[in-house]
Amino acid sequence: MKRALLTVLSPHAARPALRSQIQPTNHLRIMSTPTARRHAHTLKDPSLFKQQCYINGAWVDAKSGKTFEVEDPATGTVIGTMPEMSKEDTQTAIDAAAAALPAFRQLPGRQRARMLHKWFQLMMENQEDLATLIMWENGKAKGDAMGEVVYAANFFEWFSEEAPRAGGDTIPASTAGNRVFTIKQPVGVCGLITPWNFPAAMITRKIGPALAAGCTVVAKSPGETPFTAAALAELAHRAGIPPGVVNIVSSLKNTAEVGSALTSSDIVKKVSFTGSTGVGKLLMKQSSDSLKKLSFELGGNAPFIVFNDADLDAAVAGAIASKFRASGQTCVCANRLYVQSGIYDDFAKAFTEKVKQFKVGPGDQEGVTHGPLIHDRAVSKVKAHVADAVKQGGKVLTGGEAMPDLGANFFQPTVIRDMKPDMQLASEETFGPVAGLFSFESEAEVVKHANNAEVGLAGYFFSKDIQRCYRVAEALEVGMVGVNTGLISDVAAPFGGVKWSGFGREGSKYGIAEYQIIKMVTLGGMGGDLQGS
Ligand SMILES: NC(=O)c1ccc[n+]([C@@H]2O[C@H](COP(=O)([O-])OP(=O)(O)OC[C@H]3O[C@@H](n4cnc5c(N)ncnc54)[C@H](O)[C@@H]3O)[C@@H](O)[C@H]2O)c1
Ligand SMILES: O=CCCC(=O)O
Repeated sequence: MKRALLTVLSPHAARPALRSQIQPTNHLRIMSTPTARRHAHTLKDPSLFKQQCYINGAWVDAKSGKTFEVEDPATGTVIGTMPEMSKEDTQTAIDAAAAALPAFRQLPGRQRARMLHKWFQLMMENQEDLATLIMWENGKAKGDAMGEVVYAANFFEWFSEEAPRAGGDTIPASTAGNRVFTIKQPVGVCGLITPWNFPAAMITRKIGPALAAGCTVVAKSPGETPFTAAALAELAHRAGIPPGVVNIVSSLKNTAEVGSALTSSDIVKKVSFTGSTGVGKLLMKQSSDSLKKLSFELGGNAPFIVFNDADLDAAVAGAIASKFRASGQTCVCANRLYVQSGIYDDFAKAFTEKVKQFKVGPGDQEGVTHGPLIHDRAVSKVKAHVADAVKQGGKVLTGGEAMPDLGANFFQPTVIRDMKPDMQLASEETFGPVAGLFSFESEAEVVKHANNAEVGLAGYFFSKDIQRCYRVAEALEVGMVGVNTGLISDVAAPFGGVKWSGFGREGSKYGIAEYQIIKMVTLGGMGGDLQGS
């Protein structure tokens, strides 16, 4: 439906033409533009399309009245605008979260669980609309977007089940007469910062455990994909989450200012960030003065290893799933594909054949398997990695080019063989649809190459040798290993990295601990002989 409204103009013509119609100075004005209105009307529930921030249970604009435009990466057309929030606006949100904290933390876990469960149900009931918003602002194919909504909602369901079970321990004391126990308490107000590549799931993976633990939050939505976050806030409202417990602020140009308001605040006790390693390091420095509790889910550069003894079909399917999920724009995507020499040619052929079957296009078109990249900077990085590989002797088996006929942000799914360790792709996360195939001879050699990275998020390998499976899984310097599978993301499994991929774990039974403190209580003068009276 959305595509139909844009057929009046070609993707290239659409951008300047629509932009000249839309000179937004405030929220009301953009709501009256044809683009914003038509986008809203293609949702089953248009009231999920919010162009304001959610603070203290109310929909608000930036105090300055400033907004920024959000574009559909498939067409470059403006979807709508969001408030350009400032330090002052962020402080309002922090104050609201602080005011809501005392009552919210006192609620029984069971009651918080019910709210989270209601929020989960509302997400599932509105799955199609949320997927449409994700598709518009992120570009991913409709099927992927529908899958992301389920993945995202599952974090609320999971942590609704953890909330009532957040008990402490009873510990045998070393001193006679003492009794020791622990209680788990919410860390307090949390600042959450998330990227555009999973507009729903990266936020719910943080808000779910935070609320389960009894914390209140200020989440800064990604500048590229703020509408999904705003729709989630609307559903939080409908789920009966009390005002001030969940606050969402948006920014584009003011992002550093908003980030600094969260990291420098003495009220905010915890910052959880998902994004690039460079920004993670900056936020860690900024948080040092107030000694915050931190969780950082940062960049990856996943090795994907295929041994001679692997099941070839399974390895090809795993590589397709891992490398090309969301057009290569996930932090756990395979980045370096190491294939042992005995199986290299067969793997390269079978893998390339599968890649050639992809259908690239706007996410809502029938049969499209892969959408655009998020913006032109992402396309430039992909182009640079391909050019560098080709210059140094890499051979392109398929793809290798941008697809301007589809739009400025499309790039062909690409396979390059004869990759060398000193090529750019070997040491940098491509974050795009380019698979570079490296050849190797021995297990020891490939583990050395795999571990030769500053980051350590995910790693994958395929082998039928059970002893090798243990050896290599234990030797890889990463936080998550996929053995004979290319898909490891699961709400029940701990997600996180080592080295420059950060620290902390999300999802699973460990995720809630990131939002709790363990308080120990020692009771003296306990026990002793039974009293006669
Ligand atoms: N480990 C994980 O779980 C995980 C998940 C998704 C993405 N990532 C990583 O994220 C990167 C891609 O996302 P990106 O390019 O949007 O990352 P990014 O670091 O540029 O942005 C991530 C978030 O941080 C915000 N941000 C940027 N500069 C900031 C500042 N100075 N202060 C406060 N906030 C700031 C952005 O607005 C966005 O919301 C990749 O490196 C990818 O591997 C990691
Ligand atoms: O991009 C990073 C997150 C990916 C995932 O949760 O599977």
